[in-house]
Amino acid sequence: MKKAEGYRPISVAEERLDEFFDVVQWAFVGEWLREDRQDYVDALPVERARALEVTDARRGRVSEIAAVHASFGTEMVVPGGRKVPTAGLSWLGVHPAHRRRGLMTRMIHDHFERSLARGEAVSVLYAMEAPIYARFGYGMGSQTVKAEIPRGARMWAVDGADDLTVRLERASFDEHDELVAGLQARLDRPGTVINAVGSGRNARFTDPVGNRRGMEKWRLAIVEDAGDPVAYAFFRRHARSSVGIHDGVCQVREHGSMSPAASQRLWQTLTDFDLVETTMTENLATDDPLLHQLRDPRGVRSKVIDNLWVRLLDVPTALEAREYFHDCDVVVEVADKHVPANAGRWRVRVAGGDAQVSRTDDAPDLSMDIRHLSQCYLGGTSLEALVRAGLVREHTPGQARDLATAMLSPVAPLANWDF
Ligand SMILES: CC(=O)SCCNC(=O)CCNC(=O)[C@H](O)C(C)(C)COP(=O)(O)OP(=O)(O)OC[C@H]1O[C@@H](n2cnc3c(N)ncnc32)[C@H](O)[C@@H]1OP(=O)(O)O
Repeated sequence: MKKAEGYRPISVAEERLDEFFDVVQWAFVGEWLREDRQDYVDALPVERARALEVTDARRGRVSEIAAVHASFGTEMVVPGGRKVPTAGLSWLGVHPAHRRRGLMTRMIHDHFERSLARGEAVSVLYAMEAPIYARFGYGMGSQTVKAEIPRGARMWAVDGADDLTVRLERASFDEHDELVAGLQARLDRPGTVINAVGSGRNARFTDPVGNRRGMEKWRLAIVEDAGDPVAYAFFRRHARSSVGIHDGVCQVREHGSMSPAASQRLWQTLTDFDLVETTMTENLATDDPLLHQLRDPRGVRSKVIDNLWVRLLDVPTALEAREYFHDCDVVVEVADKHVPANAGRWRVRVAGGDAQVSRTDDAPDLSMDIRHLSQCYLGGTSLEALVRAGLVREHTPGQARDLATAMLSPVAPLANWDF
């Protein structure tokens, strides 16, 4: 029997969601509280939930679900502020009794085929473990700073920050979904994965009791300029103390700001709660305004890790969807063993910010695997750096720099919510 034989892919009907969730709990190591079920249902893009079901008794009980995944149908901001139809892969898990039989590989192929059929030119994901996805052509498209900011960290003053007001409220899907989605849709940072109103129904409001571990229910900070929302952040606190000293923490999840002043007002608020000594960030871009505004950058304990993994599914459509910042004419040879339609030579002609991408038989200037092109797509990694790392081959001197200069983004890419 071949590795992945004895299973078949299926769409998961609502009545089988508990089986889907059972595999998720086995794969992600956890036991959910019964009261949290609806929260998970609301966070799942149910109409795009997929699974592998056992069809051969030598694999397990026939018709049991052995592996699952789902994806968010969305748009992602690309360099220049345009948007590209994107599939956000998530909920990927294989029951431990069925692992290392190629089920993940089979599900990723299923995901690629279905995303392409829907016209989604790019797939993105957050990785639980970083070494897994390069083999499928995903490249590390953006990085994030995980920072611990001490209470009251001083910042360089930004005009107008003091004039803004802040509302602090318990996050509520009914009350805040449109407000948050409206602000997020205005972000122009490449890598922003739009979580539209109602998408995955309420993924950004997910708040299972079993995950709180002493933390508050998620709260929302909303910065306003004369009543108009200009920044938001999901946050929650945890009161702690030892030997009579209060050293509580504040955790910040999705956040976004429309202006430098709004960003400053937001972070002043998030880093100055009574009884809270440390604010921990997620989803902070490597050039987030906060990092430039802090007077003592070394006073922030931080670590840079991978944020979004990016995979071009349709090379010409994806490349033509974004803006470029330097004219060039480069022939790129791409290797892609999972999506053969991408493999081969592409002429990338950039003029006035737009690319035209077409098939060619001309000799290549650069050769690379799809994961390296994908890694550079959002403009956070230089192709020339990958040549220097020995991962991309340059056949025509100077062409890596030309394409790198065209593709690099003036601001670092980032996805501001973890799907
Ligand atoms: C996008 C997201 O949802 S991220 C969340 C991913 N899910 C998890 O981390 C949950 C826990 N883990 C699991 O459910 C599973 O072990 C998975 C999904 C990571 C892997 O599923 P499997 O069906 O065992 O993977 P599969 O058999 O297709 O492996 C394909 C290749 O990836 C490799 N691989 C699988 N898991 C890992 C890993 N954790 N680290 C490194 N390599 C891995 C395999 O060794 C195999 O390599 P090969 O092609 O050289 O033989």
